[in-house]
Amino acid sequence: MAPKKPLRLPVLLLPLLTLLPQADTRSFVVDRENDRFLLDGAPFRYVSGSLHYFRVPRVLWADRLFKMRMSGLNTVQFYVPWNYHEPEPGVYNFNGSRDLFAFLNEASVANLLVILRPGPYICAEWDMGGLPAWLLQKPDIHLRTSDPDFLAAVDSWFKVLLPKLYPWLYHNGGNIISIQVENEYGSYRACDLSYMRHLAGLFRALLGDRILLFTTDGPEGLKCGSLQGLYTTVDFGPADNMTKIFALLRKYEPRGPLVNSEYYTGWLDYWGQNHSTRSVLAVTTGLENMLKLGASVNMYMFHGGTNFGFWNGADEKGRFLPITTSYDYDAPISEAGDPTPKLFALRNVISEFQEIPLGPLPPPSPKMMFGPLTLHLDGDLLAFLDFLCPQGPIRSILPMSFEAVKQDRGFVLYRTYLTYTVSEPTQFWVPNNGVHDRAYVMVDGVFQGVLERNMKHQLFLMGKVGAKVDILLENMGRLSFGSNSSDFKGLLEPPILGQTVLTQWLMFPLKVDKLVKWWFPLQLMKRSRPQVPSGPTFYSTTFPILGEGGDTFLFLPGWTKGQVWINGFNLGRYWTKRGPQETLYVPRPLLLSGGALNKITVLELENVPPQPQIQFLDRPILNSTLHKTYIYSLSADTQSAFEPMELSGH
Ligand SMILES: CCCCNC(=S)N1C[C@H](O)[C@@H](O)[C@@H](O)[C@H]1CO
Repeated sequence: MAPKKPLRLPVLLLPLLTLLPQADTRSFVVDRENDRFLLDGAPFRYVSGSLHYFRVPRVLWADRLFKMRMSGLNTVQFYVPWNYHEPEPGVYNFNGSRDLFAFLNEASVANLLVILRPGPYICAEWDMGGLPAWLLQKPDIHLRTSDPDFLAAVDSWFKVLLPKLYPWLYHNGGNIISIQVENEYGSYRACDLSYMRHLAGLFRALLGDRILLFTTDGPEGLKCGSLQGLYTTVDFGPADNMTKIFALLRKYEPRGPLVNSEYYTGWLDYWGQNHSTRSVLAVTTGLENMLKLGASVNMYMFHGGTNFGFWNGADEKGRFLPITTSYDYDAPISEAGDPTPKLFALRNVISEFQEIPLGPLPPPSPKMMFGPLTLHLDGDLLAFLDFLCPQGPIRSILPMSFEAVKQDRGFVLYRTYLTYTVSEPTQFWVPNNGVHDRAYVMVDGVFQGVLERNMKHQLFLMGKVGAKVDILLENMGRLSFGSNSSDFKGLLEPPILGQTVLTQWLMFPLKVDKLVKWWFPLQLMKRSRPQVPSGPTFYSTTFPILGEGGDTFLFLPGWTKGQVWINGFNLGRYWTKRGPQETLYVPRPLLLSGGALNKITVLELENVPPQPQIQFLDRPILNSTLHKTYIYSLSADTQSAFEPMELSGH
């Protein structure tokens, strides 16, 4: 329920207020004398879990929050991704799955307090760490610093968001007990004190002086991430040395409760790397040791959810590593919302320290499996260009980035024409690793192969004068952590064919979601059937759900890589060929029942199996053993990469 309006009594009765149990003294403060929090004056320790509303369909928020409460948590922690709510400068969206206030209300209904982390940067393996891509329309902007252009955008965003949060603050009758400023700023190279001071001043000005503001950093980031006036907290996982890290924290907060704001219950996954897990024993032992110390703890993640659409972020560890669609995180509540053995083990630990709600956890939700379904070919992507880019292309001598053509995520088609005949297979490459992030190359509509950031830098092409060279550029998600420069997307350099720099480009920003949502249901006539069904091609089919049905996991055996929509909802990326995730979580509420036909659309970017079939399984595949080790080496001169040496078939 929204915060209660202040009690209004006839003036003669106002003295009665003094008899009430201090109705207006709702408070959440740090008690430095006794190294603890006080909630309404009583000692309080939070046992919290992270759940990101932007990774869970709104219809499932109540279910997930209830399970967190029944696990013994008294608080939920979540970020607010700026780019999820301000899609264009000055345009705000707090509706539907973006209704952050409905989520706050659901947390209140579940009897959970809230720790809110509005950034402006949030990391979180989310696209660009939550910062809007349109910031990069000023190419020389210095993100996360006191750069006036960056601060102007931050100020205008927070002047919209923070006043909306004010009524939700705990002392105003809401459930937000504390708010984090920035996110692990000490891990960022800029270390700009005036930036942090600006944020702290802005938060104080817009939220008042009673709300507890805090910072979170890894142990190595405390120096630059902490700030006078903001309560300092730390984050670390089960394998880290708690005693040493808390001793370091005490150098910044000699008194007050110890707080771990991100105790890692699992870890994130990257495409092409093995699935991450953290053992139940290690996670529960670490939690028990912290609770014994009287620390307040937030478990990151308690429920991870899914990176639907194109929202995943990426890391750079020697090379560009996009985060997978699943954000299961090996968390206590699985991606499908099911309690796991880790949850029950953690619940037992919590019950040693504080009362937990009586009653059972709900059982795992019903799962369904069916198929295989055969998809029919709708046509190759190029055949739908007029619908995908109704406003037509942008023309430029050199290729322009996604940001320059104002396309935030997904795809841009780059087109040019050969001005001379290339009669022999000739090296085609993009200097300076300039494909950000994957390029699907076609000549006169015929798929030639893929170029990939850090991984594959050259193809060999030929074609007659006037031949059309199409490059579908895929943005695989912007760097969300540790990036020392802005992660621009697209063809960042003009490609070179043999000795010729290719110029005169057409850029088509593609609105794929719109096409799938609005045009395909119109059953557009079948477009040109590609000579060989390879390269970016749309497939689809319809299917009814018999009976009640349940959650399910889409499996695309033998497909390579692409995007899936169900009933117009962008389910996310699949990359069966690379793994470790081989299924996509399909929440039951996305599916129509009662005999209505569900529509599934697949955009396969590379190659389909001989039989374009899909299956719905009753369990996920998130840890497929990677059969391939891609071995690439760049030769200094031509940046050519050897072909992938596939160590074994997959
Ligand atoms: C490999 C580098 C990952 C960087 N992220 C780290 S350390 N983390 C801290 C960060 O604050 C949080 O948002 C999450 O991103 C979390 C990992 O899940």
